[in-house]
Amino acid sequence: MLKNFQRCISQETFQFCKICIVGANGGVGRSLAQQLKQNNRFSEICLYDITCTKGLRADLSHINTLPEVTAYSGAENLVESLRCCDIMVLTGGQSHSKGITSREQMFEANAKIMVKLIDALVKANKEQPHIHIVTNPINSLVPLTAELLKKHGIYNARRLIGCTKVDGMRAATFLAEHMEVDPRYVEVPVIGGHSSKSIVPLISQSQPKFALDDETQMKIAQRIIHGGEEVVLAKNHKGAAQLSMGYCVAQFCDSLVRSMQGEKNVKEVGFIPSDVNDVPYFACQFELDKEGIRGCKRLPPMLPFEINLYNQAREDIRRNVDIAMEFMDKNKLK
Ligand SMILES: NC(=O)C1=CN([C@@H]2O[C@H](COP(=O)(O)OP(=O)(O)OC[C@H]3O[C@@H](n4cnc5c(N)ncnc54)[C@H](O)[C@@H]3O)[C@@H](O)[C@H]2O)C=CC1
Ligand SMILES: O=C([O-])CC(=O)C(=O)O
Repeated sequence: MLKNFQRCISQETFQFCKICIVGANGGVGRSLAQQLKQNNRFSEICLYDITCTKGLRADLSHINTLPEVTAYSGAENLVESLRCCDIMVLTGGQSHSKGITSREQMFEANAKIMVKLIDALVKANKEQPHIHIVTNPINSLVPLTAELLKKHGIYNARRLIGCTKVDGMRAATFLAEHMEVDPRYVEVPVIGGHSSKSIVPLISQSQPKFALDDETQMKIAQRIIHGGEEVVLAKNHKGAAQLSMGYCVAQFCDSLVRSMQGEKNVKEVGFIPSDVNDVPYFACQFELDKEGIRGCKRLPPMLPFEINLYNQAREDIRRNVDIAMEFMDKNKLK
């Protein structure tokens, strides 16, 4: 850490915030790390991967911004990498590759990684840091993480969020493209989860509102729901969204650090433990404060075809939560 930090940045109030990227060498992890290095609100960006992260650290550390970049690798160094971290982002593990054609197929491999990760996190920290899960399948890995943290007695539901921001980002992009307007000024709520049966885009509730018939809205909604597959197909099944993903996770982490450092009225979206309806986890909009999630926005009104998607999503999420509970039972983790 710089000895003369305060003197160097006397115009700014510097606060410590360590963020650890688990899976930093992957496509999402690298893109995320590069963007976080440009965010001077972070004091340390810790790169962890099962493979060597020294090269990535050396490369990023030449960028003349404030965050210090540290590097760890190998199972034996996981605990040390997570020590005193304020935010842990999981981007590592199984991704789209030969033979893996759906997010759900990634569950077994990534659930095993999650068990080891939470064990290490608990050894390294007395309290649960903010946990942001990007690794798929979100709908099962978030409930699994909650159960593992409960077992260790350090569960804080306000600090556990699965990443669904990309669905809202795609929704704004695709709707703006259709309307031929600037995507930066379009917002579309996307609720539910992050699987093809649980992504629920609510184009009828976009800001600004556009006069579109139901058929057109349904067509754009389908493109949003299958946005991930659009990238996988274009990459010939050799990978999924990585650069756009790094961008939107970096934006999410910026919201998190701003709220942790005292900024008010920070709004975000994600798959969270929620009581907005009868399923225990749901993606919705919420406010963040210093401690984490502060409360969810009530679900917006929906058109009949959106209600059908919403009902399908609740059913799918219930099944995905059950998969996590069955994993806990099967592996005697309770
Ligand atoms: N929630 C969302 O909206 C999105 C989620 N994803 C998910 O993010 C994950 C990562 O995707 P990519 O970066 O494209 O994958 P990738 O295959 O490029 O990278 C995965 C990285 O994880 C590392 N890794 C493997 N086992 C590990 C372990 N035990 N501990 C630490 N690191 C480990 C690998 O060495 C590799 O560097 C996938 O599960 C993917 O489905 C991707 C895009 C969108
Ligand atoms: O399917 C994947 O691995 C990536 C993903 O979730 C997305 O792009 O929405």
